[in-house]
Amino acid sequence: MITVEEARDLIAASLSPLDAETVAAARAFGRTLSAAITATRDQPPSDVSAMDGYAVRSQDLDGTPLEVRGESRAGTGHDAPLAPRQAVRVSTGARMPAGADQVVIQENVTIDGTSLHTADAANPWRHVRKAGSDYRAGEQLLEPGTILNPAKVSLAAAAGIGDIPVMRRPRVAILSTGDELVMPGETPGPDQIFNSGTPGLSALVFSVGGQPLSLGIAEDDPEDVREALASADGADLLVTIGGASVGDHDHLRRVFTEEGGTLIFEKVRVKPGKPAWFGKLGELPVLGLPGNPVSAMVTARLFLVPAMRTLLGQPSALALGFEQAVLGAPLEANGDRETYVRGVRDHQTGPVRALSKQDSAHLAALANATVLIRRLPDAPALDAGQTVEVLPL
Ligand SMILES: Nc1nc2c(c(=O)[nH]1)N[C@H]1C(S)=C(S)[C@@H](COP(=O)(O)OP(=O)(O)OC[C@H]3O[C@@H](n4cnc5c(N)ncnc54)[C@H](O)[C@@H]3O)O[C@H]1N2
Ligand code: MOO
Repeated sequence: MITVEEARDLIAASLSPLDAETVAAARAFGRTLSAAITATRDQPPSDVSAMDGYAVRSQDLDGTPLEVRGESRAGTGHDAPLAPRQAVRVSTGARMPAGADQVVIQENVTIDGTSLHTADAANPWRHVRKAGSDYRAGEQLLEPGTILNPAKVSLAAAAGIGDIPVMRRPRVAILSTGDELVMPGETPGPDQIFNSGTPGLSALVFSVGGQPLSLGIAEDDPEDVREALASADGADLLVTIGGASVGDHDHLRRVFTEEGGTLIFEKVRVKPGKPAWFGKLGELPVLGLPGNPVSAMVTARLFLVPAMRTLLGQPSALALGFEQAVLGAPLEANGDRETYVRGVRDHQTGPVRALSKQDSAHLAALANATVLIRRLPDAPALDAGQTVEVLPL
C-alpha cells in the first residue's frame, strides 16, 4: 500500500494547471490569479490631504492669520501654487496645492471672511498622504496563484484592473454509486439512505474555487455505470464515491477498466480511506473515494483539495496546511495506517481532543469536528500536553 504523500504526488503528476480567463472584479472573490497584478501608477497619484481642512505651508503657522485662497476638492485640484501666508480649502483625498506641506483640520480653525486663524503649530506633512505611499507604479501587488479575498479584489480594482486574469474554475464531476442511495428530498425505501456524499463533495469543490457537476447516482448495474462515466466527458476531474472496495455489486472499477481506464494506484495506507484509488480514463483523471461518508470527506480533503489546487496553479498546492496543537486529552496508540482522527479545538490556538465517535460512517461526529488530528503509522499513545499536527476543517 502506498502512503498518503505518495498518493498525493501521483495524482499531482497526472494533472497540469488549467487555462486562464478573465472575470469582472466584482465577481472575482475566491478565484485564483493567473497573472501578476502590477501597479500602472503611483497610489495616491499625487500628495493628497488625509483630512477635511486647509492646506498650508508649515513655516507660516506662527499664530498670525492666513488668507484662504480657493479650494482643492477630491477630483478637482487647485492648480496655483501656494504663496507665503496663503491657505487652500481641501477635502479628504484632494490633491495638495504645490508648496503646501501640512493640513490643519477644519475643527482647529476659525474663519473670518477669507482670514484663517489657528493655534496649530508647524508639523510638516501632518495629515498629508505622500504620492506613492500606498504603492508605486511598476510595483507587483499580487502574485500569480494568489487566492482573491475581498481585500485583494479591492487592491486589484484600485490598480485599475476591471477584468481580472484568473484560472478557469476546475470542473469536477461527482458520481455516487449504489442502489441503496436516493437523493435528499426523495423518499427512501426501507433499506435505502440519502446520498450525502455528492452534496458534501460539491460543497468542498465550491470552497476550493471549483465548479461541481453532479452526475447523480449510478445504479449497481454495469450499463448504468458505463453511461455515467461517459457523462463525465468535458470535466477536468471525475470523483467517484463508493464501489472502491471489494463488494460483489460494485461495478465501478470493473467498468472503468473495461472502458480502457488505467489504474495509477489503489489502496492507500490511510484511515479512514484505505480503498481510495486513482486512474485515468483517456485524458480524464478519475479519483475514486470510498463510499463511507466520513471516509469520502476525509480523503477528499487529503487528495481532492490538493488536486484542485494543482489545476488552479496555486503555489504549494500539495501542502495540506498542518498546524501544531497541544493535546487537551490523551490519545491512543495508532495502528499501522496514517490516521486522521476527528477532533475539536476550542479556538485557533487552544488545546485539541479527539471526539469519541470515530466510525467512518458517522457524519454527525464529522460535522462537529473542527480539526483532523494526524497520527503517523504506529505512533505511540500520547498524554495531554503533548503536541500533535492538526488539519483545520
Ligand atoms: N471485506 C472488506 N470489506 C470492506 C473493506 C475491505 O477492505 N474489505 N473496506 C471497508 C472500507 S475501509 C470502506 S471505506 C468501505 C468502502 O467501500 P466502497 O468504497 O466500496 O463503498 P460502498 O460499498 O459503495 O459503500 C460503503 C458505505 O457507504 C455508503 N455510501 C456510498 N456512497 C454514498 C453516498 N454517496 N452517500 C452516502 N453514503 C454512501 C454505502 O451505502 C455503504 O454504507 O468498505 C468497507 N468494506
Ligand atoms: O477507510 Mo474505510 O474508509 O476505513 O471506512
